This record gives sequence, C-alpha cells and structure tokens, in this order.
Amino acid sequence: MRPLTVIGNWKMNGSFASNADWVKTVCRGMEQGMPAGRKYVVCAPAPYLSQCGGLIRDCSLAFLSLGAQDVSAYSAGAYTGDIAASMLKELDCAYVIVGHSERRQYHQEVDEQVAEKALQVLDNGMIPVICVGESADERNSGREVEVVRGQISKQVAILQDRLADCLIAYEPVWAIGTGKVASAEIAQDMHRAIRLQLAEFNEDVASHVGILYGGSVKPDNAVELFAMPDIDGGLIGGASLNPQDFLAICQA
Ligand SMILES: O=C(CO)COP(=O)(O)O
Repeated sequence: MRPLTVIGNWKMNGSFASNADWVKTVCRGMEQGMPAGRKYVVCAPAPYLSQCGGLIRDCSLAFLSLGAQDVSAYSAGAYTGDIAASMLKELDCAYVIVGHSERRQYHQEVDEQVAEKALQVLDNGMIPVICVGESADERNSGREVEVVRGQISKQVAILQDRLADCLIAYEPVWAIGTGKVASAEIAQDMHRAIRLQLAEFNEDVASHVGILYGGSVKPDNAVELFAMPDIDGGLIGGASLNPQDFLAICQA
C-alpha cells in the first residue's frame, strides 16, 4: 500500500514572519488529528529551511517533514550559488523537489540533470520528488503521453531500481498556477500510463513508486483527485501558501 503524500511547494514566497505563522497554524490544525498513514511535507525556499526546520521540529509531529525545492547535481566544489544535497540533509530536509517545470523553463534543466540531482538526493538519504509533465502545446497536439514517457525513460535509464525510493510528480505545465486543474480522469490516465511504463522496467518498482499530481490542486478538487487509484497524493503550489487551504487539502 502506497501512503498518500501531500507536499506544499511555496515556490519563491514567504518571510520569517509569515513562515512562523504558517507552521504554527498548520501544526495546531494537525494536532487535532489527521487521517492515518499519510505524509505531509512543506518545501520552503532555501533561506528559510533552517527556520522552518526548527519550527517543524518544535511541533514534533512524525508525519510532517521539511523539503527543499531544488538541489545541485554535484556533491561539492566550485559551483557558486548551488546547494549540495548534504547541506539540505544537515538542515533536516527529508524530501527534495527536482526537475520542476519552472526549473526546466527558466533554468534550462534537462532530464539527465534532473536524474543526477535525484541521485544526489538519494545518496544523502532523502526522497527526491521528480517532476514531469507536458506543455499545453504538447497536449493539444496529442503528444502528452509521448512527452512524459520520454521524461520518465531518462529517469529509468539513470536511476534504475533506485526509482523505488523516489516520488514522481505529474505536473502538466498547463495546469500550474492557471486554475485549470486536470480532471481526475485526465490525471488518472497519465498516472496509469506512468505506472505501466515503470512496470515495463520493473513491476516491483512500479507498484512501490508514489505518483503525485500537481497543478491547481485546491481544497474543493483534492478529494476527487486523491480518490483515483494511481494518484498517491499531491504537490500543491498556490493553495499551499494559505495554511487553512493546505490543511484542508491534507485532510481531503
Ligand atoms: O507547480 C506546482 C507545485 O509544484 C503547482 O502549482 P499550483 O498549485 O499553484 O498550480
């Protein structure tokens, strides 16, 4: 049985004051009781990981963890501005997003680099959240499965069996920050396609990998999405900034 995982991705938002309010509100809400067997993660901007890590430690809820939004593909050295996976581990991160479409779009990240980043995360005892997804043009021209298959096949080639310890996030680019959520059926179809592709490589890996959906998830559409058999949780952008909305999605 794959646990449901809900991850908030704050992207480039937050401040010391608002982060403290957010973590306190979410912890207080979660202390009232949460559905059993689920995992919750908040991915804060790098400068706030230390602060958020401390706040999360203080509320000591075993099911709430800290995550980062990106990591270097290298372990150490002359890479000005980069952050090594070992540093994220020291900051108490348990999860790291890699290959988000905004990294691919604004920083020209390619699949091989994304897989190298995932390896760094795994080597440091954390869980990579590998993002894939097609653009609007790719879907409109009927190439969505081909595009996502291409992205997944690069991950399989480099990560092999280690994919069993990763999470995959299907985030169609046209649904990110647009309010245009993929219907539960559209999302389920792609999640199924990803799982079948992984099964071509290794059935065990395919049955273990959690596949999260991301793209305009809100409290009012989360229940339907999370009920789908191949959707194992969500990667939440905009709605995760509001602690009450994030709590509502975590309870969906
Ligand atoms: O990119 C996302 C999460 O990583 C999704 O963002 P939104 O939830 O704002 O659409």
